[in-house]
Amino acid sequence: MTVRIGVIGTGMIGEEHSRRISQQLTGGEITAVTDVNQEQAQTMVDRLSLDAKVYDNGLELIQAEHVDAVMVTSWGPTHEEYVLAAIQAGKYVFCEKPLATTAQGCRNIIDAEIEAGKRRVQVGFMRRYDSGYQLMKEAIEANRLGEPLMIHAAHRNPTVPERYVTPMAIHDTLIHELDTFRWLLNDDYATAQVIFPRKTRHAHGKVEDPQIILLETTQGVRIDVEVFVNCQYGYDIQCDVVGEEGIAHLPEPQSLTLRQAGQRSNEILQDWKKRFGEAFDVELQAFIDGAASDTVGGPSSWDGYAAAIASDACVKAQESGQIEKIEMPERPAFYA
Ligand SMILES: NC(=O)c1ccc[n+]([C@@H]2O[C@H](COP(=O)([O-])OP(=O)(O)OC[C@H]3O[C@@H](n4cnc5c(N)ncnc54)[C@H](O)[C@@H]3O)[C@@H](O)[C@H]2O)c1
Ligand SMILES: O[C@H]1[C@H](O)[C@@H](O)[C@H](O)[C@@H](O)[C@H]1O
Repeated sequence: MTVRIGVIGTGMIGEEHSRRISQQLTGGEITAVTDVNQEQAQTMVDRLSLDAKVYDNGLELIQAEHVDAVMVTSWGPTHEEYVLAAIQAGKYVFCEKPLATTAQGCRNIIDAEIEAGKRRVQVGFMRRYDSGYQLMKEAIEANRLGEPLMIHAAHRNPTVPERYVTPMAIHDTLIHELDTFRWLLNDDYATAQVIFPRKTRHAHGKVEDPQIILLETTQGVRIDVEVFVNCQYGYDIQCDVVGEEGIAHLPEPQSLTLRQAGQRSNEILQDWKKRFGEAFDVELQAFIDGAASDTVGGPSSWDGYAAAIASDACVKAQESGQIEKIEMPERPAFYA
């Protein structure tokens, strides 16, 4: 069965994902698209030569008969409404991160999914599909490091646009780490604190940059993450898990070492498109295959919710300057 997919939001990642579904992956077809900027939606249809109808809005698209599954790639604050509508329509939905920009928004999704009685949602936490992070998880689970004690991490983007404001460093950027580390450690967070070093002159007025986020897990693992979204030099994701008997270092993306003109150099990637290209392929293929066999796996609404609870605490910590407590409710059996 070919899964007929409707895309809501045809910006950068909406187009990237639509391209991979229509040109690279198997079993899926883009049959409907929409964006608040309809001209852009039509441009994407033309550019990718899609046989897809452009809808006036996302809610109409979700109801369409020729849409079996929905992909939400619009701005974060719009996700909740579309995911809820897809659940109500009984359609599988791949939602880019964040599932919702607040924990309450994610809770509404969980409640709706439980009430509907079937898992419908896969959250776009693509790092779980990255081969480097998977190697780290295997090493931790095989106890090759001993018990994990600390994580040192960095999440750097070359620049961000004007609409990127201080809390987005948490719910748009750090959200990846918030999911990845609870998955890597099989643990949840207990506290969060945010520290603002001297501000870079490359940041615009509405974003404090860089930021250092300090987290503690329920098992006492201490985590520091540098979020630096105007670092200028590249898209750079770093992670070291320090255990009692060893350290796992996130592999650098493969790149040619060039010896030339008295220098030895390696390219540093400039965006998420290349850095996580293979992970995006695997996560979306899993979504399509799942929908084709009437199931869904991967990061669930619960994972989206858990990350959002920690994210809310970090945003609070940005404002308070204090160490904020993080309380995770018990995981419902539905998400076991
Ligand atoms: N997994 C990743 O590494 C990754 C990378 C990039 C973006 N994202 C996520 O994907 C989402 C989109 O990001 P982007 O970089 O493509 O942004 P973008 O601004 O390029 O695209 C977003 C699109 O959504 C459209 N839109 C906004 N509100 C809408 C609505 N109510 N209905 C329909 N369309 C609407 C906008 O017009 C725009 O075309 C965000 O949630 C972002 O966090 C994830
Ligand atoms: O939406 C993007 C995307 O999620 C990238 O992976 C992340 O590095 C950026 O900080 C974020 O703004």
